[in-house]
Amino acid sequence: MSFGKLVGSIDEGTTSARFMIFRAGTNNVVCYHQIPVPSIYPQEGWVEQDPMVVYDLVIECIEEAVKKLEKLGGSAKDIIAIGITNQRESTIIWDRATGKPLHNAIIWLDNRTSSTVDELVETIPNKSRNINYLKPLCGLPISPYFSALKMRWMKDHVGDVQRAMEANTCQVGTIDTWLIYKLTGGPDGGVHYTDVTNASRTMLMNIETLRWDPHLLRFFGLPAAMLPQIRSSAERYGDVTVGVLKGVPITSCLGDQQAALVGQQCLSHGLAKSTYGTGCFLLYNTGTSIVQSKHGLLTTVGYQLGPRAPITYALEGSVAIAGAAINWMKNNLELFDSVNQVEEMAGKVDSSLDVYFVPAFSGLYAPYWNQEARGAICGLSEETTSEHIVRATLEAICFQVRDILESMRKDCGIPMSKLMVDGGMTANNLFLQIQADLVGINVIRAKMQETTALGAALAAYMVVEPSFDITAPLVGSSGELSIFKPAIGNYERNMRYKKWKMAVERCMNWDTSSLTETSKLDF
Ligand SMILES: Nc1ncnc2c1ncn2[C@@H]1O[C@H](COP(=O)(O)OP(=O)(O)O)[C@@H](O)[C@H]1O
Ligand SMILES: O=P(O)(O)OC[C@H](O)CO
Repeated sequence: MSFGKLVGSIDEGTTSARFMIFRAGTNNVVCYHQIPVPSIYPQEGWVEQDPMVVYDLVIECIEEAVKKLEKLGGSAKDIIAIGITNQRESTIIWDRATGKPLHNAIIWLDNRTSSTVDELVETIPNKSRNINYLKPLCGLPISPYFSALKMRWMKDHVGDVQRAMEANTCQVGTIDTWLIYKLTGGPDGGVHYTDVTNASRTMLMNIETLRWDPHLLRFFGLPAAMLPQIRSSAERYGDVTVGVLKGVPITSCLGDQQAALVGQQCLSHGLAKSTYGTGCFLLYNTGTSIVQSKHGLLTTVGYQLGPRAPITYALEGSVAIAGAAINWMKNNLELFDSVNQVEEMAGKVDSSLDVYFVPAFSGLYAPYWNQEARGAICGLSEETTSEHIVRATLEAICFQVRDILESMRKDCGIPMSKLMVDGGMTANNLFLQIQADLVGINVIRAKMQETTALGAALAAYMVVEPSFDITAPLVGSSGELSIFKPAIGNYERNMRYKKWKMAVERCMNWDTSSLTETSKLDF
């Protein structure tokens, strides 16, 4: 059977890697393969992944997906291009000559650089000393979340990295950069590129010039020579040199949240989407304007679909812990065996019985940016059951989205009238109903939830097929839009939100590592 032209998409998320094969220019998935990616937790708050394992799993996903394609009667020869989309900020450094990693990937969620943040903030001149000091240049607050902090930590704490940075014998990048480098040959001619969306998450790129910024590099004490070239999100970066896709061009690269913006076709000013994976990320397209938030949101590059295409910016609300809280309840609390049981379990009770769970495992991101916050479950009573706690966890993710919508409303002046959603967690209908109840607007689930992979595939296709109009309605839609409407009143919604804010208040500045000085223990 012939499927016609096909486009592949590597989606390297925090929890799993996948390779999806689409009919070119449609949202029709022919087949895919997905494998969980193991994280390593060397110390409390540290999260790493092995770069070689990440690469090997991506290759395995490609090989297995192509086997499935062949079973269906298709052929790898029909794949005319591939795109790459990835968990952002996670940072890998490797030896330029051998291509061998000098350290594990430090994952975006990792909190080890809290003290690096404090030390760097201390170097800021007194009158402007705060985490937003660099925001006018890069759109981001100084936080352990971003790549520059991870690079600086490796420079300060890993001898091999420090020597390699000083001798200019290393290359650094985010996951996209690593995969493009490895797939195009690694030390044997592999290219060293990133795209504007991923670069905009490092804290080293100037959001106006779209170049590595000398002031930012100086602030973080990092050398420019180790950084990749910044390219657009849709162009030919190179051809795959290994495995079943040998010879296929790599023609798109976007951070996963930006790819979802493209996959949801939020391609004009005012459109927004929220993706619920390991974390949750709401991006609002601000067109060609750079909007600086006054309420804790990030300014980021949305996409640049071609080297000569205009830059589209976005305001982003980032929530560190969304699906990660579900995984935590499964793995650490052992409340259920499979995430598919969550909906049934939370549905056994009709409320959380006033339990509020703030999953601030690694601090709180938007709009609080409090790296010392830690998690808490408030409002426990004798009546509380595991079902109430599971339901409170779903609610926690929804309250964090309300926090972001409140900031968006204040920054942009217009309240959002609907919320377009996608990502792994949106398979859960009850969760989306709770989301609609707690934000008071319609929540609309995309026809297919793999919009991240879709966005990269559409961007990749437009490079090899210039007549393809990425803004036109997509053909081949296999699913239906689902609309979840608010079913509770404003009074109840606002009362519950108020209690959420009270719970958040109790979690702030909890990290007690600063109590080590004995003087602070005098009562
Ligand atoms: N039915 C469900 N209910 C609640 N959470 C779910 C459900 N299915 C998946 N998840 C959560 O969604 C996350 C996976 O989503 P995905 O978009 O694949 O993430 P990532 O891109 O970060 O790897 C996991 O954290 C998982 O616990
Ligand atoms: O793994 P995800 O899909 O939650 O995405 C992670 C983000 O890119 C982190 O910024």
